[in-house]
Amino acid sequence: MSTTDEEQWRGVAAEDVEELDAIVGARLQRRSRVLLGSLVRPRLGTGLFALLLVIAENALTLAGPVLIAVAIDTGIPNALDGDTAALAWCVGGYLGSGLGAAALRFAFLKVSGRFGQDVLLDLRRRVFDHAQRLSLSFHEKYTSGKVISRLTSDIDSLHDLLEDGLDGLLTAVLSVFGIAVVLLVLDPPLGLLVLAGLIPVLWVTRWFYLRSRHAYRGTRGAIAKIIVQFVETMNGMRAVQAFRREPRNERILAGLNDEFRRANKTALDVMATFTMTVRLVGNLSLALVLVIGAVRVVNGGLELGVLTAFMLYLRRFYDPLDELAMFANSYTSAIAALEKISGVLEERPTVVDPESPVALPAAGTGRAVTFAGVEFRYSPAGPVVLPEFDLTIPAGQTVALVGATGAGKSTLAKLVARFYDPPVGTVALDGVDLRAVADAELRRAVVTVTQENFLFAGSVADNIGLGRPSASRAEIEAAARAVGADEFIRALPDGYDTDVRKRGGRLSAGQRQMVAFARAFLADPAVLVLDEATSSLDVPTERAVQRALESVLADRTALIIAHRLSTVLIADRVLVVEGGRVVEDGSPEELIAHPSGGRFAALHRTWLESLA
Ligand SMILES: Nc1ncnc2c1ncn2[C@@H]1O[C@H](COP(=O)(O)OP(=O)(O)OP(=O)(O)O)[C@@H](O)[C@H]1O
Repeated sequence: MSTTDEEQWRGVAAEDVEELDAIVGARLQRRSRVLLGSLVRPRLGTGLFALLLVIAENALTLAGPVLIAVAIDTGIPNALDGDTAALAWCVGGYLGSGLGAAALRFAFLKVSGRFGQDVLLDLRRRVFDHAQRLSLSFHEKYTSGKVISRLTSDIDSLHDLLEDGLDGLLTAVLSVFGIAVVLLVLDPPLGLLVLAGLIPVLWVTRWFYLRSRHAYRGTRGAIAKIIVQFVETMNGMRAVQAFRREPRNERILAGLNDEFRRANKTALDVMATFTMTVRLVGNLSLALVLVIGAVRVVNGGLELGVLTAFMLYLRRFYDPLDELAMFANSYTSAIAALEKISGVLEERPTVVDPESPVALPAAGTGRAVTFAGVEFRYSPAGPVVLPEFDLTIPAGQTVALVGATGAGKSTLAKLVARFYDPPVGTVALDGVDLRAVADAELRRAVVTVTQENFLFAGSVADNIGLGRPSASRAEIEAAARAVGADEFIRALPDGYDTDVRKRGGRLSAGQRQMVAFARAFLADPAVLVLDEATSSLDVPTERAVQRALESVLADRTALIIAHRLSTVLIADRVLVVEGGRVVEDGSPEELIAHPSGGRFAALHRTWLESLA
């Protein structure tokens, strides 16, 4: 298979493809089975023990009708003659096997339940850990809704397979084989007649499997889309309500619900046809056995007890075949879910931790940042964002990046923090290519404060403490004081222990930014990147933060992206970026004094005018 072919299915590439070609379909199925195997193998012992228990349970259950046959044909006639021993044995045996079977079922449910839970927990942990490690570029195209549907509904369908489906399959296979053997031993001609009924059943089972596979892939796809829609609506609730998107979202959800209903209808139709055929064959063969058996009993060719046993066994012979459908049902559904989960697990981070990292030299006052011949685009087919970028920022310098929206400023910041690797050229810290720096060291050396300022549920102190997990409470409070956040934090209901609630929803945007500053200050990085970090602050707070910033930035390298010129003016050097290139480079004073009036000088003039 060529590389281009592989691009069609590797990772999550084929996830939304409705009609897969046969080779790709087979590849994905194999990938799902390999994943299933890797989950089951470490727990094979527990699985085999569960299998033993269910075999023993079936063997005991199987004894029931034989004991009834013996009771009718031998026990009762003997008892009529005064010898009750055989009947007592039969009744005792029946009771004993019933109790034994119940105890074995109890043990089986416990063991198989543990097996299923272990598999699911392992899978959930694997998907979660892996999703966390995948690079930002993956999460930008693969929405959080999709990851959530992998972690919830897809894992649930594996749960259904392990909890009910597998039990159904084992019980069905064991009963069918066990009963077939007993029937053939009890009365070969009648036994063969019953077995003949299996031919149409096996044929319709195969038909069911092939048809339902496609249908279940459809239902999994549809449910995933519904979850994505839910998650996105809930995440963007404020925008949804502000822009009155509710009716549109309702229409979208109605469409998705419809898609789900159609996919489910196909699955249910196939299931109904299957169940009907199995029942039909079951009832027909029951009637046939009753007629033939009755004639033979009348003619003296068959004992009544044997015919009764046949009748009892036949019920148990066809009923579990329904379970086969349940198994095929949950198996196809789980394989479709595993296909998607294994796709996520197959994705590789595009930004990888080096195998043999190079240690950064001891930090002095910040670290030098260099871009050498960097060419960057977000995806191989996307537009070039940085055509050819060269820049050296000496250690300790505070650089402000200014430029129009979409010029590439944030992209430069993301490259310094190594959220992406440039396909061409290098970004280096103190001369060490970022690709060679261990992730943990890089995260200590470079800290970014952005406009989003994501806060985790927990206290204000916890959120600041994220900057340096080993920090004491006193250090956390000192960091807040340094950026001027101490006052508002103390005014909160529980001060530093106030719960910020989901995403810091209890704090204002400006307060969240102050917490983020304190967090970055506590982390004490050699390189600090501020991407629109002061944009939510009001003017007095911004002034206060700026004063704090000047001391915070003093002994480190800083990259500031700001639209407000007041923030830019504290920089040692200003770079005006346009179309991914630096078009002006100098100190704020130099650029303002540009003899022929450069872009920054123009920006500065407009700003002064706006203040007037
Ligand atoms: N994740 C992404 N995937 C694809 N393209 C992107 C992505 N992020 C940014 N871009 C594109 O890269 C270009 C530069 O974006 P960037 O965010 O660096 O601009 P910026 O100068 O920071 O703009 P702003 O001042 O509005 O924040 C834009 O054309 C943008 O559309």
